[in-house]
Amino acid sequence: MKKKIVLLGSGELGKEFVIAAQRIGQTVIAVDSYENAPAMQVAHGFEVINMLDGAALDAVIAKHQPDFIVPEIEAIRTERFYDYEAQGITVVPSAKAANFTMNRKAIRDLAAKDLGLRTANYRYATSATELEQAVAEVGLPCVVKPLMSSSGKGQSTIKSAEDIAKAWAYAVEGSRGDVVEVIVEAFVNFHSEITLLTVTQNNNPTLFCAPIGHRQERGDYQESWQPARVSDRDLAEAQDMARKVTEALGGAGLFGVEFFLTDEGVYFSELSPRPHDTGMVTLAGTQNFNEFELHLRAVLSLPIFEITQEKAGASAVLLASANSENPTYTGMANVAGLPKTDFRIFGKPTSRPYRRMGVVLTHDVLATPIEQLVERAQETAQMITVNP
Ligand SMILES: Nc1ncnc2c1ncn2[C@@H]1O[C@H](COP(=O)(O)OP(=O)(O)OP(=O)(O)O)[C@@H](O)[C@H]1O
Ligand SMILES: NCC(=O)N[C@@H]1O[C@H](COP(=O)([O-])[O-])[C@@H](O)[C@H]1O
Ligand SMILES: [Mg+2]
Repeated sequence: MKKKIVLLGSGELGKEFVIAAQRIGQTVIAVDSYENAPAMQVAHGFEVINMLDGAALDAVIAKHQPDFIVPEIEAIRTERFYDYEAQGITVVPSAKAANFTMNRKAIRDLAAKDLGLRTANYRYATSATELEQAVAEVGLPCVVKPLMSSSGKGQSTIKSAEDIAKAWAYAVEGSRGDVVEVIVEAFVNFHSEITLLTVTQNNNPTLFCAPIGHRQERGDYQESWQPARVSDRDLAEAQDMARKVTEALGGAGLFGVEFFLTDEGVYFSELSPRPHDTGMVTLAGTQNFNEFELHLRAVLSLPIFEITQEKAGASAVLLASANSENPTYTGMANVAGLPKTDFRIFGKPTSRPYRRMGVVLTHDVLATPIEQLVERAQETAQMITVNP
C-alpha cells in the first residue's frame, strides 16, 4: 500500500505525522502559508499557498491528486472538502468533521445542544456591542476566544466591564481566517484539565489513550504529562463524552478531546480532529505508538490492536522570547547527556515572542510520581535557549 497524502498545515505536529508516514513508505506533500515550515522539511514535496483561498486549494489538490487530505490546522477553506470527498478523496476524518471543527461554533453547538454534553455557559458575538450583551448574559469572569484560533491566539479573560473593548480588539487581531466572531464562555473553575486522545477506526473499536494533564498560560500549553491522575468516575464520563462526539462527527483518525475536571463533574471544552499539542508527551515513548503514528494508522485503516501505556512522561515547551529571522539554539549538548530525557527542535524558520520552537521530553517507569517528571521537564527546558 503506497498512498499519497496532502497535509494542510505544516507545523510541528504535521512534522511528526510526516515522519510517521515516511517510516511506512507513504508519500506526503506538506502545505502551509510559508516556505520551509517544519513538516515541509521532512516531506516528499511542498506547496506554499493561502489555505483559505479555495482556488489555490483546488489547484494543489488537482496537481497532486492525493488519496487523503489531512488537515493540521483550522484556517483552511474547508467548504471545498465536500467537493474533494465527492471526487473520491478521503478527507480526514471526514469533510463533515473538518467543517464542524474548523471553528468553535459548530462543534460547541453539536456537543452542548445536540449531544447534551456539559459545557461552560456560552454565547457568541460579532461586535463589541454584542460582546457587551454576551458578557451580561454569561457573567463575570468570562473567557473570550475567536471562533477560529488555536494555541490561545486572541484569547483573553474578562474580569470587569472595563476589559470588554480590549478583549474584542485582541480577539479580532488574534483571529485566524476570515471569521470575525467570538465565543464568550463562563469561566470554569476546574481543578485540572486533560486531553483525552481518542482514536476512531474504520471497522474496529474506538480506543482511548491514557489521559494527558496539562498546564496552560495565555491559552497555550506549557507542560503536559501522561498518565494524568483522574478518578475512575471522571475518566468514565470523559470517555463517554469523547465517544459520543467523535462518533457523531464520523470518520477515522485521532482526536484531541479536551475536558475540564471540576468538583461538579467533567466539562467538555473543545475537540481537534487531529493530534494535539499536549499529546507531544507521547513522543517520550509513554505509549506503544505516539499520537502521530496512531493518527496515521487510523487514517490508513491499518488496524490498531491496542494502545498500551509503557512509561510515565512529561513535556515542557521551548518558547522564543524575541523576533528573529534566523533563530539559533544553545544548550542542546547539556540536555542530550541527561538520562531519561529527549528533546525536539521544530526547525521553524523565524521566531516571535512566545512562539513554540521546541519541546523537552522526560520519561521514567510508570510508577514514577508524575510531578517529578513535570518538574524535571520544566528544569531541563530552562537549559535550552532560543536565541534571536
Ligand atoms: N471557559 C473557560 N474557563 C476557564 N479556563 C478556560 C476556559 N476556556 C479556556 N480556558 C483555558 O484556556 C486554555 C485554552 O483554551 P482553548 O483550548 O479553548 O483554546 P485554544 O486556542 O483552542 O487552544 P488549543 O488549540 O491550543 O487547544 C484552556 O486549556 C484552559 O486552560
Ligand atoms: N494548539 C494547536 C497547535 O499547537 N498547532 C500546531 O502549531 C502549529 C502552528 O505554530 P506557529 O503558529 O508557531 O506557526 C500548527 O501547524 C500545529 O503544528
Ligand atoms: Mg485547547
